[in-house]
Amino acid sequence: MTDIRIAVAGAGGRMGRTLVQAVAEADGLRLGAATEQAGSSLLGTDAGELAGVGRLEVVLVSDLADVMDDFDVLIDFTTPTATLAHLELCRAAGKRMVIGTTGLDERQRAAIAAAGEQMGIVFAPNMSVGVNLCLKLLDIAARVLGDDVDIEIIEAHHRHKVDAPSGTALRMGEVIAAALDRDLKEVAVYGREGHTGARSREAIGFETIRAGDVVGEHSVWFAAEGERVEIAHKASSRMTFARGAVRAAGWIAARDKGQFDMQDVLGLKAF
Ligand SMILES: NC(=O)C1=CN([C@@H]2O[C@H](COP(=O)(O)OP(=O)(O)OC[C@H]3O[C@@H](n4cnc5c(N)ncnc54)[C@H](OP(=O)(O)O)[C@@H]3O)[C@@H](O)[C@H]2O)C=CC1
Ligand SMILES: O=C(O)C1=N[C@H](C(=O)O)C[C@H](O)C1
Repeated sequence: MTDIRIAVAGAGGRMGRTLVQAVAEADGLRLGAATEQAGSSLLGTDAGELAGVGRLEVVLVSDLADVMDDFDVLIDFTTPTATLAHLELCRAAGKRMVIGTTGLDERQRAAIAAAGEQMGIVFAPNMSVGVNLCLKLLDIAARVLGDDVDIEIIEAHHRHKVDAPSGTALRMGEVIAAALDRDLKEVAVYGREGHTGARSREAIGFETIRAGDVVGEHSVWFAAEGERVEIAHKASSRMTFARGAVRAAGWIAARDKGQFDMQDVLGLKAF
């Protein structure tokens, strides 16, 4: 069987370099193309050398359109604007995508959903097995504890992260709100300051920490009078996300169209 050819967008970034490493380690996949932002000093560099895995004979280019014949699945962990531009190219060329970019607005998420009618897409704010298991546990905890608890979602990330709350925290909020039949838009409270008044039971609070080199930590409190349940996940290496994305790329390569998430890839929807 021939290898699935992977393109990595933003191959010079924190996730991009880790993704190149993960692709190089994976069986049945090989790197076919790698891109970076126009004007980047990294253009022309070998993606493997940049990622510390040795020469892969794939140089970073600025325009995905120039390398469309060199890949089957694009893995994109970049920015919302870049991801949307790549989505259009992949849709037109019948390529699959694995999208890890966070911070997309409603219109951008709708564009991904529309493209999923014509192409295979895995789109998830967190590709780690542990976080996806936590999403399942959160659904159970919310259903069991329901309106007897106050729910707060606390997340911490490195100082370079540009979006808040994290995509993972927002997904956690969506899962909990759906389990409790609440509308997240109505009940979400983002940070608190000043004379806020007492919290309402329905509120789902989000607190954000940005500091140092924290890879990614999420903790959800279900707090009652007399006891508290905490469901927490701590990522200590970006490789956990990259291995998930590579697994998703192998999975989506066999699917012509549809928008999926990591719960689909990991078979967690059956639980
Ligand atoms: N789903 C998941 O499991 C995870 C998701 N993420 C998300 O992935 C995204 C990237 O995170 P991270 O790697 O830390 O960020 P970085 O800023 O380190 O990486 C993004 C890279 O994309 C590059 N880039 C920007 N525009 C383009 C373009 N048009 N074409 C090609 N490359 C481009 C950037 O270049 P330049 O620096 O020159 O702008 C940069 O190198 C974020 O949205 C983050 O939240 C992160 C970890 C896990
Ligand atoms: O930007 C990051 O680093 C991360 N972003 C994702 C998010 O926004 O949820 C996932 C992970 O926690 C790391």
